[in-house]
Amino acid sequence: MGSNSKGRTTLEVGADGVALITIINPPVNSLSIDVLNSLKQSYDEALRRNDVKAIVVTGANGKFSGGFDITAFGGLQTGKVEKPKRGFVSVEVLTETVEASRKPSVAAIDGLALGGGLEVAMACHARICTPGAQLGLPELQLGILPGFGGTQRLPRLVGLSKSLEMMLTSKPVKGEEACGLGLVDAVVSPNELVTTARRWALEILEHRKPWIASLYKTDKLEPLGEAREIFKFARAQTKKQAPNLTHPLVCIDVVEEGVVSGPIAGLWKELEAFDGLLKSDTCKSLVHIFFAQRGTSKVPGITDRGLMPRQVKKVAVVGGGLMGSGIATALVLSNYSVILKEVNDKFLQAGIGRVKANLQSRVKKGSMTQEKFEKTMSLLKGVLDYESFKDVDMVIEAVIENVSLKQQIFTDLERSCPTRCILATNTSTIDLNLIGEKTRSQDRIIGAHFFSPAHVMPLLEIVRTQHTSPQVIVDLLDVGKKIKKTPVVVGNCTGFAVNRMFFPYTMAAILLVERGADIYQIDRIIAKFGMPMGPFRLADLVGFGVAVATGGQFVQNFPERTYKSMLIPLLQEDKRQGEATRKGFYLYDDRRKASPDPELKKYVEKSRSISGVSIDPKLVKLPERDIVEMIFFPVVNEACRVLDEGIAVKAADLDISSVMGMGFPPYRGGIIFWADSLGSKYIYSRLEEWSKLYGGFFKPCAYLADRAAKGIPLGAPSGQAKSRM
Ligand SMILES: C[C@H](O)CC(=O)SCCNC(=O)CCNC(=O)[C@H](O)C(C)(C)COP(=O)(O)OP(=O)(O)OC[C@H]1O[C@@H](n2cnc3c(N)ncnc32)[C@H](O)[C@@H]1OP(=O)(O)O
Repeated sequence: MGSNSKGRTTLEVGADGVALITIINPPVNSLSIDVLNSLKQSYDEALRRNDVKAIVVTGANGKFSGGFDITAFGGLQTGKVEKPKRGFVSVEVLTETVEASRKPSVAAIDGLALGGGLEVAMACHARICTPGAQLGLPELQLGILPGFGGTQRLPRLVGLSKSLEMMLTSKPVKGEEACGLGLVDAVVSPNELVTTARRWALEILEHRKPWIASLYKTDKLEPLGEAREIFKFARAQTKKQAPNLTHPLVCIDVVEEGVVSGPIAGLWKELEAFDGLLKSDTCKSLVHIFFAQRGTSKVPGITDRGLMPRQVKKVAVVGGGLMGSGIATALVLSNYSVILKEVNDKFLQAGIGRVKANLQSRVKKGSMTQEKFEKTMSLLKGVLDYESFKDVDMVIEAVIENVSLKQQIFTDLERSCPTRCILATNTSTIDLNLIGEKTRSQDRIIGAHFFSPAHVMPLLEIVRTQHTSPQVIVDLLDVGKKIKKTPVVVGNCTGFAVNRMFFPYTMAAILLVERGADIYQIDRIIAKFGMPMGPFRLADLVGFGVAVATGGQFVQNFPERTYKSMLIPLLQEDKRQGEATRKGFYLYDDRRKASPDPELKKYVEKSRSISGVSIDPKLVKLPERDIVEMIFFPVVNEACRVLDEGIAVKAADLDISSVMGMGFPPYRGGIIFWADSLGSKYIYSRLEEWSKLYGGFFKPCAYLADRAAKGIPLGAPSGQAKSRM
């Protein structure tokens, strides 16, 4: 194996006659082409050698394998990486060499056995794992399907229903559950793992343990009639839950082929489907999201300085409203000791009550035990003053968006907290320099912008100013990871990255409505595109109060590109504030189910006349694609400004922000990735055309114009980004 090879396997033969084959490819022992070739070589050697009676396969450093090497996907798609001949791994190595061998193989699984990793293990004649092992086939989350025989072997080991559930949800199972399902044969502690597996392999040879080829097992497969019902149900569920995706349906077809025509036919159909899906836009988008998500915590000039995060044990949250209590919930759930501060006992009890309710809902759903609930609640302490702030490591301020109030709080915090304490604010729009203006602690002031509900939404925008110290950023990145958020580091400006990118979203929709488009049709089309809901339903959910307050910041800061409309203020005048008041763009019943309101016409007509615009017959009958573009291209345009100003470090961070902050469909790769799939020239020309017809709101920015003129993708790194960091 050359020095440039990506990973390998080793072979060690013990005095017991068992060959131990170990997969080595840090950090997750992924199955690169080199590893797979080496696995075949190790097997060939073990089968050839007379001193080898049986084989154990394992992974180095407590991880079996994280699956096929995802970094190779790009090369395989473009043809830059030479593809092994079809069937090499699935048929030649796993079926004809490992499974058909006259020497038994046992997989010893610790840590991860995901995707191709589990597929290697399933080709062995038995599997032993540790209690903490995670076994699963998560390929669908990458837009592909299992391609090393997983669609055929998993159903034969655990039954159709469970195998479809595991593949369609991409969720792994842990050791004990895997054993209960029949996916593994025994669960042992990590230090007994390899010895147990060795013994097991010899016992198979001696016929004291069953010698099982998973591919030919039939006892777990449901009878054909029942199987057909299971497939029908799975297809119906999939179409309902993921109407824009075809690869889950392809996966069901492949599993069915194996049940109907036999496992070998199933294996070949799986290979053909895998090759097709690998080249799909969905796969390219989802793989981009996979790496983009892992890339957000790599911040040039910050995380490459060798700084270690300082230990944060005790965190104070100032403000127990919806955001503050959500943040406190996220923290206690990750074992941080939390002080919640409010201004009076009534607000404090309400805040604590919200944390309690957030946790209790987990108990009700069965995802938290009563004992764990009590232990978690005991980490929270309510206070009314700053007395106990003297030993906190971090404070997160989460009060209402009022500059002078925040300034006062930061002055108090500077006085009450230790000098090492990180001072974070959860503001979603206010300039951080303004918030810290009255302190001398600018270097430890940072934005920790959570999205509501804070204990559920996965994104954490970390906002830094020119003064924020790299150490404080590294500390918050670490806390973000520990509370299971995806942190994205952005620069300081009105609305930061997510709110700023999406501020034209509702405005574009209102512009269309004032010119004759239908509110409910827009929402339907945007939801069909893949957003969790359309702009009007979202405005109802957020509440018009918040929408107007944040909108005001944008009007003030970016007046030339704000579409001003009286539609929301007119609704507010009639006490329609959105879902909370049961009336907004929709009407809400007792169970908060939204239905269209014919009355809306009246408000639209009034706001149209105030804006002085008239119905444009073209916009009344706008095709779906045009509606999507007229709503999202202004978002792309703003995202380009955010990039140009250096608010975001890289385009992929905006892709993640759009997916995790706004629910942009991940299978479209995020806002910039999607835009690049359409082309900067096209987007520029459309915006230019609309800006002539409908005004400056659509005017393409200089970055977009430049990229379109040069034919450069919007996401390509730029040497000239004016960093705000
Ligand atoms: C033919 C086959 O059927 C096809 C396949 O097998 S497709 C692959 C199926 N496997 C997967 O989808 C698993 C993907 N990986 C994961 O879910 C998670 O990375 C994990 C659960 C393995 C580990 O999670 P965690 O400990 O949080 O670490 P995480 O930061 O995600 O990953 C650590 C590093 O390993 C890399 N990595 C993880 N899985 C990888 C894989 N399968 N291939 C290549 N690199 C991988 C990550 O990119 C990351 O790299 P970085 O440090 O340079 O950013």
